[in-house]
Amino acid sequence: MAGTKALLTLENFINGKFVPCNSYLDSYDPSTGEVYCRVPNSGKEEIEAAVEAARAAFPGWSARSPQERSQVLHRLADLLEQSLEELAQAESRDQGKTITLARTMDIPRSVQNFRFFASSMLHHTSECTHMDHLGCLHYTVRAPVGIAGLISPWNLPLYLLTWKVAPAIATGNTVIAKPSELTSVTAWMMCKLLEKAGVPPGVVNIVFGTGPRVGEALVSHPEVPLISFTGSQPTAERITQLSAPHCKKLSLELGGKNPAIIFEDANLEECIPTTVRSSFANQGEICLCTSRIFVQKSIYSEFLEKFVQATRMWKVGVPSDPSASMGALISKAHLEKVRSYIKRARSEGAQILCGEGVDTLSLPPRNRAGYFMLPTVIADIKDESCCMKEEIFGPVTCVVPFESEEEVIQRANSVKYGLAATVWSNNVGRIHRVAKKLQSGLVWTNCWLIRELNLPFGGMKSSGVGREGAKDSYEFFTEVKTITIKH
Ligand SMILES: NC(=O)c1ccc[n+]([C@@H]2O[C@H](COP(=O)([O-])OP(=O)(O)OC[C@H]3O[C@@H](n4cnc5c(N)ncnc54)[C@H](O)[C@@H]3O)[C@@H](O)[C@H]2O)c1
Ligand SMILES: N/C(=C/C=C\C=O)C(=O)O
Repeated sequence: MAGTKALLTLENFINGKFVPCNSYLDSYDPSTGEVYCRVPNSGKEEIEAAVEAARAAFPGWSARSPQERSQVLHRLADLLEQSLEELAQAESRDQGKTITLARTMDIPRSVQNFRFFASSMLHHTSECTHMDHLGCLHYTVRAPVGIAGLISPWNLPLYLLTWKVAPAIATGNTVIAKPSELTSVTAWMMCKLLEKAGVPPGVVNIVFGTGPRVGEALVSHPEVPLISFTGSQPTAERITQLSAPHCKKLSLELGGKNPAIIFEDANLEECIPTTVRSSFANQGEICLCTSRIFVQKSIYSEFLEKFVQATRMWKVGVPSDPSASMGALISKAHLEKVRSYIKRARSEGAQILCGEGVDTLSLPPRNRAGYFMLPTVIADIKDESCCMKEEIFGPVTCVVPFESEEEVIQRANSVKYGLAATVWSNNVGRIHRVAKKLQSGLVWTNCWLIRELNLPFGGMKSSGVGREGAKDSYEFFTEVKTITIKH
């Protein structure tokens, strides 16, 4: 444990109050490799206190009208928006992402999450049927489930936490959220706004700490009937095991090995900058990032030359530098994991065309212990390589040629993941045909990361179970009942 002077020290937020913890974890600034924050190392005791608070708050909160809850979410959105710059600075320092990305994506989307569900939750309809011959009418009603357990990852900390908190409380649940121990600061900052927004004590409880210690206490608690999880597949397997005895409702948003498929008629002037962004945005630490690029053979050489040139323009810099395109990776361990894939590719005879081990990265002296690496492009790699099969979750992408539509669909689908894909072509018939055949929960064509929050978001195969979005989150965070009236 680093010396505790001058370190930002977080506290759990339980029953509307900040509560100190008797043990803490060091949290690092990814851009310097230095400890700068202390995160509560919570356990069962803190989860019990949070369950008690959430249980007590549930009757009152669930009894509020959707309109009353909607107003609270709108006020919280307003308060987050008023703190946008402060939150963006904090997110950038905590996660290593650039200040520009935090300002333009992470925090604005966090605001939008509350605004979106504040509105969408008012417009759902129920179902009704008639059996006149029996004098019966049947209709459905929905009610909040109870205490929602929410577990979120370190790559888009506030963005993904609020994507769960907003629908959970909009539908009348109370929540116990556990952000990643690597990036806990903006969740803690949000807690400071809850009372002013009108969120009653106990409705939102945030307990910080590690997955195995406090995360598992939350997942296995008998009074938490549902878990919304975003993270890695191995963790999802563990959560599934722990929750199984309680038959808990699970939403699992997991990893991806997302292909970009670039046909010879693609508009390269649009495709290349967008595919650089889809490969390296947020240091490649977005579950939707492109990590396999399939290029039709006739344009492969032209694409490769232009893509490498554009990748070398993707500036790695200190996160606080507004001109930086990419900041630092989340941790030393993750940086080494990403680097190990590049070493493996090199040992398999693949070509590292730019980035790690090829180009030079220059950083100010205070950042040389930070977790930085250059965006890296790999070619001449086999589909069977781990770099083409496993999620790397870093600034590394592989570029390989293909000949036919049938071939590329089979190869794109030949991984255990099925989260996202991009398809580039001007042939509308081909776009529709290929998109329908791809084993992905999301397919962007001639674009990337244009998010429609109304429609289902999530993956198939090992990329997860369930979906999130207007209707999907509403249905996940409520239980439906069918009532029959005999008149
Ligand atoms: N599909 C999506 O929307 C999406 C979004 C972001 C990240 N991800 C995936 O998340 C992964 C990276 O995030 P990560 O490293 O934080 O994932 P992770 O699974 O290590 O951790 C995610 C969260 O789970 C907690 N956790 C870890 N072990 C746990 C356990 N045994 N019980 C309960 N909770 C536990 C962590 O503390 C963290 O809060 C990547 O695979 C990425 O693809 C998916
Ligand atoms: N759930 C979402 C995830 C996005 C990126 C994950 O890394 C979303 O955009 O709603």
